[in-house]
Amino acid sequence: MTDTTAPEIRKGLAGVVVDTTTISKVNPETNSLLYRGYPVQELAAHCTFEQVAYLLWNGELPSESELAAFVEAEHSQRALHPDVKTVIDLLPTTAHPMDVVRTAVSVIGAQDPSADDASPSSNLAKAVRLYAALPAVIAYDQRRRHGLDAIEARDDLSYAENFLYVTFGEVPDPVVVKAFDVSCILYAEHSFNASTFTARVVTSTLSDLYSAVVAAIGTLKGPLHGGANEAVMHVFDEIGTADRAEAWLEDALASKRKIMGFGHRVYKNGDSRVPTMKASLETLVEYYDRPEMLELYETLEEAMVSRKNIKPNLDYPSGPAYNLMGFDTATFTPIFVAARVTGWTAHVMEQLAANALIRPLSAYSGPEERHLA
Ligand SMILES: CC(=O)SCCNC(=O)CCNC(=O)[C@H](O)C(C)(C)COP(=O)(O)OP(=O)(O)OC[C@H]1O[C@@H](n2cnc3c(N)ncnc32)[C@H](O)[C@@H]1OP(=O)(O)O
Ligand SMILES: O=C([O-])CC(=O)C(=O)O
Repeated sequence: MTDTTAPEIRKGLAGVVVDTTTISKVNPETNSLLYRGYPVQELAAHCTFEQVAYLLWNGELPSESELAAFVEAEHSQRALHPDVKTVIDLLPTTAHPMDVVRTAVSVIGAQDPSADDASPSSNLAKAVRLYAALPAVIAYDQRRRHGLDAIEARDDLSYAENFLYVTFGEVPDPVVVKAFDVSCILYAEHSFNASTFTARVVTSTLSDLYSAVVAAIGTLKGPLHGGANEAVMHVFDEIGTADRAEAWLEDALASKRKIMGFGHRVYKNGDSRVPTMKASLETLVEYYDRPEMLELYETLEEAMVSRKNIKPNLDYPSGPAYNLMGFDTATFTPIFVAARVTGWTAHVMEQLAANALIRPLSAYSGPEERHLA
Protein backbone atom coordinates (compact mmCIF):
# COMPACT_ATOMS: atom_id res chain seq x y z
CA MET A 1 0.00 0.00 0.00
CA THR A 2 1.25 3.51 -0.82
CA ASP A 3 2.04 5.60 2.24
CA THR A 4 0.07 8.79 1.55
CA THR A 5 1.77 10.56 4.47
CA ALA A 6 5.24 10.11 2.94
CA PRO A 7 6.88 13.49 2.22
CA GLU A 8 7.64 14.37 -1.40
CA ILE A 9 11.34 13.96 -2.00
CA ARG A 10 12.99 16.10 -4.68
CA LYS A 11 16.29 14.32 -5.33
CA GLY A 12 19.07 16.82 -5.83
CA LEU A 13 16.62 19.58 -4.80
CA ALA A 14 15.58 19.63 -8.47
CA GLY A 15 12.94 22.29 -9.03
CA VAL A 16 12.95 23.41 -5.39
CA VAL A 17 12.98 27.18 -4.83
CA VAL A 18 14.82 27.81 -1.55
CA ASP A 19 15.12 31.60 -1.37
CA THR A 20 14.97 34.83 -3.32
CA THR A 21 17.97 36.55 -4.87
CA THR A 22 18.53 39.94 -6.48
CA ILE A 23 21.92 39.01 -7.97
CA SER A 24 21.05 37.10 -11.13
CA LYS A 25 18.07 35.65 -12.95
CA VAL A 26 18.40 32.44 -14.95
CA ASN A 27 15.41 32.05 -17.24
CA PRO A 28 15.36 28.72 -19.09
CA GLU A 29 12.11 29.63 -20.94
CA THR A 30 13.74 32.57 -22.69
CA ASN A 31 17.29 31.18 -22.50
CA SER A 32 18.39 34.33 -20.77
CA LEU A 33 20.64 35.30 -17.91
CA LEU A 34 20.52 38.68 -16.20
CA TYR A 35 23.08 40.03 -13.73
CA ARG A 36 21.34 42.63 -11.55
CA GLY A 37 18.89 43.06 -14.45
CA TYR A 38 21.42 43.37 -17.29
CA PRO A 39 21.58 40.64 -19.98
CA VAL A 40 24.94 38.90 -19.66
CA GLN A 41 25.47 39.14 -23.44
CA GLU A 42 25.29 42.95 -23.24
CA LEU A 43 27.70 42.99 -20.33
CA ALA A 44 30.12 40.73 -22.24
CA ALA A 45 29.94 42.98 -25.30
CA HIS A 46 30.26 46.36 -23.59
CA CYS A 47 31.82 45.95 -20.13
CA THR A 48 35.00 44.64 -18.57
CA PHE A 49 35.13 41.93 -15.93
CA GLU A 50 36.11 44.65 -13.43
CA GLN A 51 32.83 46.51 -14.10
CA VAL A 52 30.84 43.28 -13.86
CA ALA A 53 32.48 42.31 -10.55
CA TYR A 54 31.59 45.75 -9.18
CA LEU A 55 28.01 45.35 -10.46
CA LEU A 56 27.56 41.95 -8.81
CA TRP A 57 28.76 43.22 -5.44
CA ASN A 58 27.17 46.67 -5.46
CA GLY A 59 24.01 46.21 -7.50
CA GLU A 60 24.87 48.99 -9.99
CA LEU A 61 27.57 49.52 -12.61
CA PRO A 62 30.34 51.83 -11.34
CA SER A 63 30.68 55.49 -12.30
CA GLU A 64 34.10 56.50 -13.64
CA SER A 65 35.38 57.52 -10.21
CA GLU A 66 33.92 54.44 -8.51
CA LEU A 67 35.60 52.24 -11.10
CA ALA A 68 38.93 54.03 -10.63
CA ALA A 69 38.80 53.48 -6.85
CA PHE A 70 37.78 49.83 -7.31
CA VAL A 71 40.53 49.13 -9.84
CA GLU A 72 43.06 50.78 -7.54
CA ALA A 73 41.97 48.46 -4.68
CA GLU A 74 42.33 45.43 -6.97
CA HIS A 75 45.75 46.49 -8.28
CA SER A 76 47.11 47.02 -4.78
CA GLN A 77 46.25 43.43 -3.76
CA ARG A 78 47.46 41.53 -6.82
CA ALA A 79 50.82 40.38 -5.43
CA LEU A 80 51.40 36.75 -4.47
CA HIS A 81 51.90 36.95 -0.69
CA PRO A 82 55.21 35.28 0.30
CA ASP A 83 53.45 33.08 2.91
CA VAL A 84 50.92 31.92 0.34
CA LYS A 85 53.79 31.11 -2.02
CA THR A 86 55.60 29.19 0.75
CA VAL A 87 52.52 27.07 1.42
CA ILE A 88 51.98 26.41 -2.30
CA ASP A 89 55.63 25.34 -2.54
CA LEU A 90 54.98 22.76 0.21
CA LEU A 91 52.37 21.07 -1.99
CA PRO A 92 53.45 18.54 -4.61
CA THR A 93 53.26 19.75 -8.22
CA THR A 94 51.05 16.71 -8.79
CA ALA A 95 48.36 18.24 -6.53
CA HIS A 96 45.26 19.19 -8.48
CA PRO A 97 45.26 22.98 -9.01
CA MET A 98 41.79 23.15 -7.45
CA ASP A 99 43.29 21.72 -4.25
CA VAL A 100 46.08 24.30 -4.45
CA VAL A 101 43.62 27.19 -4.90
CA ARG A 102 41.44 25.86 -2.06
CA THR A 103 44.50 25.74 0.20
CA ALA A 104 45.62 29.23 -0.85
CA VAL A 105 42.20 30.67 0.05
CA SER A 106 42.47 28.98 3.45
CA VAL A 107 45.85 30.59 4.01
CA ILE A 108 44.63 34.03 2.91
CA GLY A 109 41.69 33.64 5.31
CA ALA A 110 43.88 32.55 8.20
CA GLN A 111 46.14 35.58 7.64
CA ASP A 112 43.23 38.02 7.84
CA PRO A 113 42.71 39.38 11.37
CA SER A 114 39.17 40.40 10.42
CA ALA A 115 38.21 37.00 8.97
CA ASP A 116 35.31 36.73 11.42
CA ASP A 117 34.07 40.30 11.01
CA ALA A 118 30.82 39.73 9.13
CA SER A 119 29.96 43.40 8.59
CA PRO A 120 29.06 44.21 4.95
CA SER A 121 32.08 46.53 4.54
CA SER A 122 34.50 43.93 5.90
CA ASN A 123 33.02 41.16 3.75
CA LEU A 124 33.16 43.35 0.64
CA ALA A 125 36.83 44.07 1.38
CA LYS A 126 37.49 40.32 1.73
CA ALA A 127 35.69 39.60 -1.54
CA VAL A 128 37.85 42.17 -3.36
CA ARG A 129 40.97 40.75 -1.69
CA LEU A 130 40.26 37.24 -2.97
CA TYR A 131 39.28 38.45 -6.44
CA ALA A 132 42.55 40.41 -6.65
CA ALA A 133 44.76 37.66 -5.20
CA LEU A 134 43.54 34.58 -7.09
CA PRO A 135 45.11 35.23 -10.53
CA ALA A 136 48.62 35.23 -9.02
CA VAL A 137 47.91 31.96 -7.16
CA ILE A 138 46.50 30.21 -10.24
CA ALA A 139 49.23 31.52 -12.55
CA TYR A 140 52.03 30.58 -10.17
CA ASP A 141 50.67 27.06 -9.72
CA GLN A 142 50.61 26.53 -13.50
CA ARG A 143 54.12 28.00 -13.85
CA ARG A 144 55.68 25.89 -11.08
CA ARG A 145 54.40 22.73 -12.76
CA HIS A 146 56.60 23.74 -15.70
CA GLY A 147 59.58 24.55 -13.45
CA LEU A 148 59.06 28.32 -13.87
CA ASP A 149 59.21 31.10 -11.28
CA ALA A 150 56.36 33.40 -10.32
CA ILE A 151 56.00 36.60 -12.33
CA GLU A 152 55.32 39.85 -10.49
CA ALA A 153 51.95 41.43 -11.28
CA ARG A 154 51.90 44.72 -13.24
CA ASP A 155 49.54 47.44 -12.14
CA ASP A 156 49.34 49.11 -15.56
CA LEU A 157 47.30 46.16 -16.89
CA SER A 158 43.62 45.28 -16.75
CA TYR A 159 42.50 42.24 -14.74
CA ALA A 160 42.45 40.00 -17.83
CA GLU A 161 45.73 41.33 -19.24
CA ASN A 162 47.46 40.88 -15.90
CA PHE A 163 46.08 37.34 -15.40
CA LEU A 164 47.47 36.33 -18.80
CA TYR A 165 50.73 38.22 -18.18
CA VAL A 166 51.47 36.56 -14.81
CA THR A 167 50.69 33.17 -16.37
CA PHE A 168 52.60 33.45 -19.65
CA GLY A 169 55.06 36.33 -19.15
CA GLU A 170 53.55 38.46 -21.89
CA VAL A 171 50.31 40.23 -22.66
CA PRO A 172 48.77 38.48 -25.66
CA ASP A 173 46.90 40.01 -28.59
CA PRO A 174 43.74 41.99 -27.65
CA VAL A 175 41.65 39.25 -29.33
CA VAL A 176 42.89 36.78 -26.71
CA VAL A 177 42.50 39.24 -23.83
CA LYS A 178 38.90 39.98 -24.86
CA ALA A 179 38.03 36.27 -25.12
CA PHE A 180 39.48 35.67 -21.65
CA ASP A 181 37.64 38.67 -20.19
CA VAL A 182 34.37 37.49 -21.76
CA SER A 183 34.84 34.02 -20.24
CA CYS A 184 35.27 35.59 -16.79
CA ILE A 185 32.10 37.66 -17.24
CA LEU A 186 30.12 34.59 -18.32
CA TYR A 187 31.46 32.45 -15.48
CA ALA A 188 30.96 35.13 -12.79
CA GLU A 189 27.49 34.28 -11.55
CA HIS A 190 24.65 31.78 -12.04
CA SER A 191 22.11 31.96 -9.19
CA PHE A 192 21.76 28.90 -6.90
CA ASN A 193 24.14 26.49 -8.67
CA ALA A 194 25.74 23.83 -6.45
CA SER A 195 28.86 25.79 -5.45
CA THR A 196 26.98 29.02 -4.75
CA PHE A 197 24.42 27.10 -2.72
CA THR A 198 27.31 25.53 -0.79
CA ALA A 199 28.65 29.01 -0.02
CA ARG A 200 25.20 30.04 1.19
CA VAL A 201 24.85 26.92 3.39
CA VAL A 202 28.20 27.64 5.04
CA THR A 203 27.28 31.31 5.49
CA SER A 204 23.91 30.38 6.97
CA THR A 205 25.67 28.93 10.02
CA LEU A 206 27.32 32.36 10.49
CA SER A 207 30.69 30.96 9.49
CA ASP A 208 33.13 33.31 7.72
CA LEU A 209 33.39 34.31 4.05
CA TYR A 210 36.69 32.49 3.49
CA SER A 211 35.20 29.23 4.79
CA ALA A 212 32.27 29.67 2.40
CA VAL A 213 34.65 30.17 -0.54
CA VAL A 214 36.82 27.18 0.44
CA ALA A 215 33.73 24.96 0.54
CA ALA A 216 32.46 26.39 -2.75
CA ILE A 217 35.79 25.58 -4.42
CA GLY A 218 35.45 21.98 -3.26
CA THR A 219 31.98 21.84 -4.80
CA LEU A 220 33.04 23.46 -8.07
CA LYS A 221 35.82 20.91 -8.54
CA GLY A 222 33.44 18.05 -9.38
CA PRO A 223 33.01 17.19 -13.08
CA LEU A 224 29.22 17.51 -12.90
CA HIS A 225 29.82 21.21 -12.12
CA GLY A 226 32.91 23.37 -12.84
CA GLY A 227 35.25 20.42 -13.32
CA ALA A 228 33.49 19.84 -16.63
CA ASN A 229 35.58 22.46 -18.48
CA GLU A 230 38.68 20.40 -17.70
CA ALA A 231 36.84 17.15 -18.52
CA VAL A 232 35.75 18.54 -21.92
CA MET A 233 39.39 18.90 -22.90
CA HIS A 234 40.11 15.31 -21.86
CA VAL A 235 37.24 14.26 -24.14
CA PHE A 236 38.71 16.29 -27.04
CA ASP A 237 42.13 14.70 -26.40
CA GLU A 238 40.54 11.24 -26.27
CA ILE A 239 38.63 11.73 -29.53
CA GLY A 240 41.53 13.37 -31.35
CA THR A 241 39.99 14.36 -34.68
CA ALA A 242 36.48 15.25 -35.88
CA ASP A 243 36.14 12.15 -38.06
CA ARG A 244 36.29 9.99 -34.90
CA ALA A 245 33.70 11.98 -32.92
CA GLU A 246 30.54 10.08 -33.92
CA ALA A 247 31.99 6.63 -33.25
CA TRP A 248 33.47 7.85 -29.98
CA LEU A 249 30.07 9.19 -28.91
CA GLU A 250 28.29 5.94 -29.79
CA ASP A 251 30.74 4.00 -27.60
CA ALA A 252 30.56 6.51 -24.77
CA LEU A 253 26.75 6.51 -24.72
CA ALA A 254 26.63 2.73 -25.00
CA SER A 255 28.78 2.50 -21.88
CA LYS A 256 26.44 5.01 -20.13
CA ARG A 257 29.08 7.73 -19.88
CA LYS A 258 27.97 11.29 -19.22
CA ILE A 259 29.31 13.48 -22.00
CA MET A 260 31.14 16.35 -20.36
CA GLY A 261 30.11 19.87 -21.32
CA PHE A 262 26.57 18.82 -22.27
CA GLY A 263 23.34 19.11 -20.33
CA HIS A 264 22.26 21.40 -17.53
CA ARG A 265 20.01 21.18 -14.49
CA VAL A 266 18.14 24.39 -15.34
CA TYR A 267 18.54 24.99 -19.09
CA LYS A 268 16.96 22.14 -20.98
CA ASN A 269 17.12 23.84 -24.36
CA GLY A 270 20.63 25.29 -24.43
CA ASP A 271 22.73 27.40 -22.07
CA SER A 272 22.20 31.16 -22.50
CA ARG A 273 25.97 31.79 -22.30
CA VAL A 274 27.10 29.33 -24.98
CA PRO A 275 26.54 31.50 -28.11
CA THR A 276 28.67 34.30 -26.62
CA MET A 277 31.47 31.95 -25.56
CA LYS A 278 31.32 30.06 -28.84
CA ALA A 279 31.79 33.36 -30.70
CA SER A 280 34.89 33.99 -28.56
CA LEU A 281 36.13 30.48 -29.32
CA GLU A 282 35.69 31.19 -33.04
CA THR A 283 37.82 34.34 -32.80
CA LEU A 284 40.52 32.32 -31.04
CA VAL A 285 40.36 29.52 -33.62
CA GLU A 286 40.88 32.10 -36.33
CA TYR A 287 43.62 33.94 -34.44
CA TYR A 288 45.60 30.76 -33.68
CA ASP A 289 44.68 29.19 -37.06
CA ARG A 290 43.33 25.99 -35.47
CA PRO A 291 40.23 25.15 -37.57
CA GLU A 292 40.43 21.48 -36.57
CA MET A 293 39.47 22.46 -33.00
CA LEU A 294 36.22 24.03 -34.19
CA GLU A 295 35.56 21.09 -36.50
CA LEU A 296 35.78 18.65 -33.60
CA TYR A 297 33.67 20.98 -31.42
CA GLU A 298 30.90 21.21 -33.99
CA THR A 299 30.93 17.55 -35.00
CA LEU A 300 30.60 16.33 -31.43
CA GLU A 301 27.91 18.91 -30.69
CA GLU A 302 25.88 17.90 -33.77
CA ALA A 303 26.23 14.21 -32.93
CA MET A 304 25.14 14.78 -29.32
CA VAL A 305 22.15 16.88 -30.34
CA SER A 306 21.05 14.35 -32.95
CA ARG A 307 21.58 11.30 -30.66
CA LYS A 308 20.28 12.70 -27.36
CA ASN A 309 18.96 16.20 -28.08
CA ILE A 310 21.20 17.46 -25.27
CA LYS A 311 22.88 20.82 -25.86
CA PRO A 312 26.26 22.15 -24.69
CA ASN A 313 26.71 24.15 -21.49
CA LEU A 314 29.24 26.95 -20.91
CA ASP A 315 32.04 24.51 -20.10
CA TYR A 316 31.94 23.11 -23.64
CA PRO A 317 33.27 26.21 -25.47
CA SER A 318 35.36 27.38 -22.49
CA GLY A 319 37.53 24.26 -22.35
CA PRO A 320 38.90 24.50 -25.91
CA ALA A 321 39.12 28.31 -25.61
CA TYR A 322 41.42 28.05 -22.58
CA ASN A 323 43.41 25.33 -24.34
CA LEU A 324 44.04 27.64 -27.31
CA MET A 325 45.13 30.42 -24.95
CA GLY A 326 47.83 28.08 -23.61
CA PHE A 327 46.44 27.17 -20.20
CA ASP A 328 47.12 23.67 -18.86
CA THR A 329 43.93 21.62 -18.85
CA ALA A 330 44.13 21.32 -15.05
CA THR A 331 44.10 25.15 -14.77
CA PHE A 332 40.68 25.53 -16.43
CA THR A 333 38.53 25.02 -13.32
CA PRO A 334 40.68 27.35 -11.19
CA ILE A 335 39.99 30.09 -13.78
CA PHE A 336 36.28 29.40 -13.17
CA VAL A 337 37.02 29.91 -9.44
CA ALA A 338 38.71 33.27 -10.13
CA ALA A 339 35.61 34.45 -11.99
CA ARG A 340 32.94 32.85 -9.75
CA VAL A 341 34.46 34.19 -6.54
CA THR A 342 32.60 37.40 -7.42
CA GLY A 343 29.21 35.64 -7.53
CA TRP A 344 29.92 33.45 -4.51
CA THR A 345 30.85 36.39 -2.31
CA ALA A 346 27.89 38.48 -3.52
CA HIS A 347 25.69 35.56 -2.39
CA VAL A 348 27.51 35.34 0.96
CA MET A 349 26.62 38.98 1.59
CA GLU A 350 23.04 38.52 0.39
CA GLN A 351 22.58 35.44 2.60
CA LEU A 352 23.85 37.31 5.66
CA ALA A 353 21.58 40.27 5.03
CA ALA A 354 18.49 38.06 5.55
CA ASN A 355 19.86 34.90 7.08
CA ALA A 356 18.06 31.69 7.99
CA LEU A 357 19.98 28.54 8.85
CA ILE A 358 19.80 26.20 5.85
CA ARG A 359 18.86 22.79 7.18
CA PRO A 360 16.52 20.61 5.12
CA LEU A 361 14.86 17.40 6.28
CA SER A 362 15.43 13.82 5.21
CA ALA A 363 13.08 10.83 5.11
CA TYR A 364 14.63 8.02 7.13
CA SER A 365 14.79 4.75 5.20
CA GLY A 366 17.07 2.66 7.46
CA PRO A 367 16.20 -0.25 9.77
CA GLU A 368 13.21 0.04 12.11
CA GLU A 369 14.07 0.76 15.71
CA ARG A 370 15.96 -2.19 17.22
CA HIS A 371 17.79 -2.85 20.48
CA LEU A 372 21.08 -4.38 21.57
CA ALA A 373 19.50 -7.08 23.75
C1 LIG B 1 28.99 25.40 -15.50
C2 LIG B 1 28.33 24.13 -15.09
O1 LIG B 1 28.53 23.66 -14.01
S1 LIG B 1 27.29 23.44 -16.23
C3 LIG B 1 27.30 21.69 -15.87
C4 LIG B 1 28.62 21.05 -16.23
N1 LIG B 1 28.54 19.61 -16.11
C5 LIG B 1 28.67 18.78 -17.16
O2 LIG B 1 28.85 19.18 -18.30
C6 LIG B 1 28.61 17.30 -16.85
C7 LIG B 1 27.75 16.53 -17.84
N2 LIG B 1 26.35 16.83 -17.63
C8 LIG B 1 25.62 16.17 -16.69
O3 LIG B 1 26.11 15.28 -16.00
C9 LIG B 1 24.17 16.62 -16.46
O4 LIG B 1 23.65 17.15 -17.63
C10 LIG B 1 24.07 17.64 -15.31
C11 LIG B 1 24.65 17.07 -14.02
C12 LIG B 1 24.79 18.94 -15.66
C13 LIG B 1 22.58 17.99 -15.10
O5 LIG B 1 22.01 16.86 -14.63
P1 LIG B 1 20.49 16.71 -14.21
O6 LIG B 1 19.73 17.95 -14.27
O7 LIG B 1 20.48 16.00 -12.90
O8 LIG B 1 19.95 15.83 -15.35
P2 LIG B 1 20.03 14.30 -15.40
O9 LIG B 1 21.40 13.81 -15.05
O10 LIG B 1 18.89 13.76 -14.59
O11 LIG B 1 19.78 14.05 -16.92
C14 LIG B 1 18.53 13.79 -17.53
C15 LIG B 1 18.74 12.75 -18.61
O12 LIG B 1 19.67 13.26 -19.57
C16 LIG B 1 20.83 12.45 -19.60
N3 LIG B 1 21.98 13.35 -19.65
C17 LIG B 1 22.08 14.58 -19.11
N4 LIG B 1 23.29 15.09 -19.37
C18 LIG B 1 23.95 14.16 -20.07
C19 LIG B 1 25.25 14.12 -20.59
N5 LIG B 1 26.08 15.14 -20.45
N6 LIG B 1 25.63 13.01 -21.25
C20 LIG B 1 24.78 11.97 -21.40
N7 LIG B 1 23.53 11.95 -20.91
C21 LIG B 1 23.13 13.05 -20.26
C22 LIG B 1 20.83 11.68 -18.31
O13 LIG B 1 21.55 10.48 -18.42
C23 LIG B 1 19.35 11.47 -18.08
O14 LIG B 1 18.93 10.44 -18.92
P3 LIG B 1 17.85 9.36 -18.39
O15 LIG B 1 16.61 10.17 -18.11
O16 LIG B 1 17.73 8.43 -19.53
O17 LIG B 1 18.45 8.79 -17.14
O1 LIG C 1 23.74 26.66 -12.73
C1 LIG C 1 24.28 25.55 -12.61
O2 LIG C 1 23.71 24.56 -12.09
C2 LIG C 1 25.64 25.31 -13.12
C3 LIG C 1 26.15 26.42 -13.95
O3 LIG C 1 25.85 26.53 -15.12
C4 LIG C 1 26.98 27.43 -13.31
O4 LIG C 1 27.19 27.37 -12.10
O5 LIG C 1 27.45 28.34 -14.02
